[in-house]
Amino acid sequence: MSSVFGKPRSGSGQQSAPLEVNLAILGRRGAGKSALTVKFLTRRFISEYDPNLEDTYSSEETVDHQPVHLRVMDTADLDTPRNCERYLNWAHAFLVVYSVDSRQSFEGSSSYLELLALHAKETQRGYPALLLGNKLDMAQYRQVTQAEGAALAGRFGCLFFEVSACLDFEHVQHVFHEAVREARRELEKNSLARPLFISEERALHHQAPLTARHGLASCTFNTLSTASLKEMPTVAQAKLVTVKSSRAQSKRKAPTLTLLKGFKIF
Ligand SMILES: Nc1nc2c(ncn2[C@@H]2O[C@H](COP(=O)(O)OP(=O)(O)OP(=O)(O)O)[C@@H](O)[C@H]2O)c(=O)[nH]1
Repeated sequence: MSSVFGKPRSGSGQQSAPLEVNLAILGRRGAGKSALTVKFLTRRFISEYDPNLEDTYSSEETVDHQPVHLRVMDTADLDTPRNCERYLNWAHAFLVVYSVDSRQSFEGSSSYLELLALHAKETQRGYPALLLGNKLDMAQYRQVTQAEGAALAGRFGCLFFEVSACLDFEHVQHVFHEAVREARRELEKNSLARPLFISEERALHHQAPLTARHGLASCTFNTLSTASLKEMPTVAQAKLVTVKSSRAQSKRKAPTLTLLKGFKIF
């Protein structure tokens, strides 16, 4: 059986289109969302970013020998989740980031996980989330133990990692690739289940979007969330920066990262 995720058809000798995965990075300000995103895309740690910019980047990845066109939205909520539909209706998977040296950011990550759980309940779909305790290099200033991170992840049934945007690239890459795997599993599940939902999808189009409000955040979400309704968010003040990736990566056929706005690479 040919897979929805683009295994070449036998005899064709050609690879089919890459799997498209949208990944949103969520978390309180200062948790290290931008630093992790940039580390993943460029292998570099860049210490200062404009906290008010929200960017979407794209990168051609290979995960488990499969080409993946990955889009990463580095979100910039203020102190609580806001206007969440821009990522809730777009992303296939979420990285929820806190900083191990900040209890406040840990509490923030819990709000995001609750938000995702609520959205999943409302839309009756799975939204894979990975919980990341960032700034592991600052472990001597820990305010959140590893056990607390693992317990929170366990409560929401998500994977948990402790990472550092300024330590090794491979660990950060592993986490992003795990998110792709989770998204792929969910997409595959939805695709296999699809025929069962045809009539429900039609019904959904006639319904007004449900609006949910809850104590965590002034968020509205739209329950029209089938894959076909996922759209690229508007990229405000987008400025296209094309960055050649490292020499190691340049052996690949498509060595160019396309970065939309946000930080300068030297
Ligand atoms: N030591 C250390 N510092 C980090 C790490 N990741 C990020 N930082 C620093 O933490 C600060 C905040 O990082 P950002 O990546 O801007 O955090 P953010 O979550 O994107 O924050 P906003 O842009 O405000 O939403 C910056 O000064 C980073 O240099 C890390 O792994 N270790």
